[in-house]
Amino acid sequence: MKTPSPSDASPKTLFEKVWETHQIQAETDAAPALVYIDLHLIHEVTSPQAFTALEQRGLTVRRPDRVFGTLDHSTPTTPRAPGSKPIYINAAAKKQVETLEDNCRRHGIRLAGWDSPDRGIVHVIGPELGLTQPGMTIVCGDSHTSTHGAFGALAFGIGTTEVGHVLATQALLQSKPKTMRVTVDGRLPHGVGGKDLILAIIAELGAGGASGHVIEYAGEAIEALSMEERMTVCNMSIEAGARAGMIAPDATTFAWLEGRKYAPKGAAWEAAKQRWSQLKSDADAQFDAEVRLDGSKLAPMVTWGDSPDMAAPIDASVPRAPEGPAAEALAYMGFKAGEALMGETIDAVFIGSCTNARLSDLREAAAVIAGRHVKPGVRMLVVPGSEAVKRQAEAEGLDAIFRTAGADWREPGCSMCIAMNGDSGLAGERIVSTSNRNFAGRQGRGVRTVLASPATAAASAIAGAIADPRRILEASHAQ
Ligand SMILES: CC(C)[C@H](C(=O)O)[C@@H](O)C(=O)O
Ligand code: SF4
Repeated sequence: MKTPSPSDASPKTLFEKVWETHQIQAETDAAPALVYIDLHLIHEVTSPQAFTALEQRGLTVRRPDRVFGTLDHSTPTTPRAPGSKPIYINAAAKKQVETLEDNCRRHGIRLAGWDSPDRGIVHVIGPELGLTQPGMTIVCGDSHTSTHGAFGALAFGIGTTEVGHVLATQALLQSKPKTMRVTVDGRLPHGVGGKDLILAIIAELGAGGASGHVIEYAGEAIEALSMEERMTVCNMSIEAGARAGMIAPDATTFAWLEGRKYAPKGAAWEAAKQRWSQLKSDADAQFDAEVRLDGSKLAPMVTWGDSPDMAAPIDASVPRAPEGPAAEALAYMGFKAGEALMGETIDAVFIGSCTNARLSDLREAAAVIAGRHVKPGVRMLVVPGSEAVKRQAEAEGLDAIFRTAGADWREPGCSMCIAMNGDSGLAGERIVSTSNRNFAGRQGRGVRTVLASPATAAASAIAGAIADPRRILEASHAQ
């Protein structure tokens, strides 16, 4: 990777720095820019047709060493005996997985397959394995690729046709996005975390508010976030319409990455850190849009509708006089206009997904639920984001905490986030979910999804209704 030349003195944003070092050819009136891609992540849903297209044209994978695959969306999460075959929900799911296994074998691509200790949700394992690094361009046929921007990478989702282009050329035609800075001042109050913050940001921007832009998150509250929370924030950038989300790498980033499987080692690590330290927006850099929020005023957030921007503080009410989409959303969710969110009954809780299924998320939920019980009649599913998260969680006894509380502890995968693998709710059920999308039918036909943080989801499981985790956290603290 080239470093920007020091003679080019005009102030630049973090995004511009990464873009410029990867641009092979600038945008013209006739064509978008051509951008080099450092890392291409693939999963079973959006890659099969891309490989087929490649083979039909007699092409090979240009840089198999820059591609990495995993199995996540269509994989069952029910525990299986070591060495036994997974039981898929249907023939289509089985075929997707087997096709990816076959394509990776034939093209010499690394795959975190069924027997790999590295398998997991694509956006969980990329960072975890140190494949995701600051300053990289990263793509995946998946909208939540924005997650990797938490490390100061330019990471975005692409379509299946583009997956084929990147496999064939390791480059991508892309029009240059605009830039937006979201500055969050102050410190988040106790009991308010990264998930609450991003739900508040999306509610502020609107579902299409950042369309065509790459968001850079900055400010005191962002700097104070853990790496996992930064990933949660960047993960949901797409839900505000953004092309990507980015956070400048710092000591938190470096400490998190050091020693990971594919991270540079020894002298190469020191050199990388030097290089990565330049990856921040210059003081006078201009953004196309600027948004500012006070983080110290935030509360735990939950969604009340069928779009992630329909979110409100947990102690608020749903809209009093809804019209249009808000009225339709309330009807879908089974909420009456003006009702308080807290106390609304629920049927199930899902802790999982690339938004909130990392170790810290499971710890957060476990801290709330430890010594308590899931309300009788409520189902709770806890699905770790990766094999590594599962191992670590089990090593510290989190699985036992969840099981004792009455929750179901599962194998890693996307699971009920998208319900492609058979983990789904029933029509009319209301589910508090730590995932990122509450679209109608996302977790099963007619299912009503309430997005929330792991702490809020756990508190709600205990209450059998939407509940404020701060009350439990305070009570535990006082004991
Ligand atoms: C299946 C996949 C293409 C999809 C995405 O692009 O994001 C999924 O991961 C999702 O979260 O909706
Ligand atoms: S966990 Fe959900 S959001 Fe993330 S990649 Fe899987 S389906 Fe998409």
